[in-house]
Amino acid sequence: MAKHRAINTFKPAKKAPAKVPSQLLDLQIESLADDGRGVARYNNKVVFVGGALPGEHVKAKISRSHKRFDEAELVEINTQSPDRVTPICAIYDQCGGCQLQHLDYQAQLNYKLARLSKLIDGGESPVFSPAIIQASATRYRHRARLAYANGELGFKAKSSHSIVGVEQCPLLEDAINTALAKSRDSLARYFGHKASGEVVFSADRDGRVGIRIQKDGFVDVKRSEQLAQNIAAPAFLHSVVGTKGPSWRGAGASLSYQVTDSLTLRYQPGDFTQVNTAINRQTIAQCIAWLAPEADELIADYFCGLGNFSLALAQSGVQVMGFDAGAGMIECANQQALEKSLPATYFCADLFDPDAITIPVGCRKVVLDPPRAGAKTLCEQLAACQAINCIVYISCGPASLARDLAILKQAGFKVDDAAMADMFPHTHHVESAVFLRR
Ligand SMILES: C[S@@+](CC[C@H](N)C(=O)[O-])C[C@H]1O[C@@H](n2cnc3c(N)ncnc32)[C@H](O)[C@@H]1O
Repeated sequence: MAKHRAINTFKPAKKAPAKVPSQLLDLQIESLADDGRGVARYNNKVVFVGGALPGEHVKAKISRSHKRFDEAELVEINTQSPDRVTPICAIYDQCGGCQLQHLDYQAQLNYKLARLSKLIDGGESPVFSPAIIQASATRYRHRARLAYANGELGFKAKSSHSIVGVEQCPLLEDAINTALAKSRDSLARYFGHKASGEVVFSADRDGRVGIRIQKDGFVDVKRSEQLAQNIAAPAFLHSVVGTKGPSWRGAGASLSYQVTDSLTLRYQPGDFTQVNTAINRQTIAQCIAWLAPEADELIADYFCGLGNFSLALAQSGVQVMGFDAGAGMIECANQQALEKSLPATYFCADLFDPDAITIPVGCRKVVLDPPRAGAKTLCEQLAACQAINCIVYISCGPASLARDLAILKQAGFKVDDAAMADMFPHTHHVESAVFLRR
C-alpha cells in the first residue's frame, strides 16, 4: 500500500483580532460619510459613528477596529445638531433600508447636492439645475424587495444579515403596504419557519400589486397554486421562480408604469424599473430638454432596460437605438416600440465587453444609465468616437460616475449642467443626471 508522505506546509499565524478599546470616546462629528454615518477623528484615526450628525458632540463606543479606521456605536448625544429630526419609521433604528431619517429632509438634499458638486468640480462652482425632488419624500417606491428567513418577512437589519420584520414601510406606495398587510400571513404559511427566500412586490399603475417569489430549495407547485388562491386583492401571485408556465389566474401578467403623460410601459416584476415614478418622470423630462432632440436625429440609449428614456425620446420623432444585457427587457422594448409605432430598435449587448459595444453610425447624442458599477469601457469608446458630442449620463453610483467623468473630460467633454435627482429619499443613495458636451 502506498504510504502518504507528510508534506510540510507553512501556515501563517492567525491574526489576532484588533483590540477594541472598551472605554467610551468623546467625539466631535465633522461630516457625513457617503454611507450616511457621522465622521469623527480620534488619535488621528477616522471613526465612523452610525446615527451621528455633523456638529454633534457624542459619546460612542468602538465596535470594530480596522487598520485605517474604526467603527463606533452611538451611545449618547451631548450636543445635538439643529438638523436632527425624529425618524418617520418606528423600526428605523433596526432596519437597514434607510440611513438618513434622523436628518431633516432639506439637510438630506444639501448633503446629496454637496456630494455631487464635489465629484463634478471639487465643489468649486455648483452650476446645477434645481434638484429633482417631489412634494412628499414618503410613499414613493412602486417596487420593494423583501427577504424571508426564520419566520420573518422584512428588510436586512442595520449592519447584520438578519431580517427585521416589516409590517408597513413609510417609503412604499400605499398599494404595496396594503398588499404587504394582506399577504403577510399567507406568505408566512407558504415559507414556514425553515424556508428562506425573496419576495418582490411590484405595483401597477391601476393599484394591483404583483408578487414574485424566489424560494431557496424545493418549490412545491401545488403549494404555490394554493398560495395564489389565498392572496387577496390588490395583491396577486405573479410568479414563483422555478414553477413553469402560468398555472393560476393572473400568473405572469404584465404590470405597467407611467413614464410620460402619454407613455405607459409594461413590465414584469423581475425587470428593472426606476422605483420612484414621480422622480423618474422629471428626470426623463430633464434628459429630453438637455438632448433637445431634432427630427431625423439618431440617439443611442445605453443600459436602456425597457426603453424608459428612449421610448420617451422616440415620442418626439427622433430615431433611437437601445442596448442592454437583459434579453427579456430588450424583447419587451422592441414589442412596445412596435405596438406604439415608435421609431426605436433595441439590441441585447454586454456593455462591459469592449467587443460588444456598438456606436451607431450617424449618432451624435447619447444617454447612458448604467448600474452602480458605472460604464468605464463604454465611456472610453464614447470618448474615442469624435462623432459623439452630447451625452446625458444618469448615475446611481457617485464613485463610478467620478471615474467615468474623468475619462470623458480627458477627451474634451465639459459638464454643461447637472441635476441631483432624489430618487431615494431618507437613504444615502445619490442619483444624478449630468449633461456633457464637446
Ligand atoms: C440603472 S438600470 C437602467 C435601466 C433603464 N435605463 C431605465 O431607466 O429603466 C441599469 C441597466 O443596466 C443593465 N445592465 C447591467 N449590466 C449590464 C451589462 N453588463 N451590459 C448591458 N447592460 C447591463 C441592466 O439590465 C439595467 O437595465
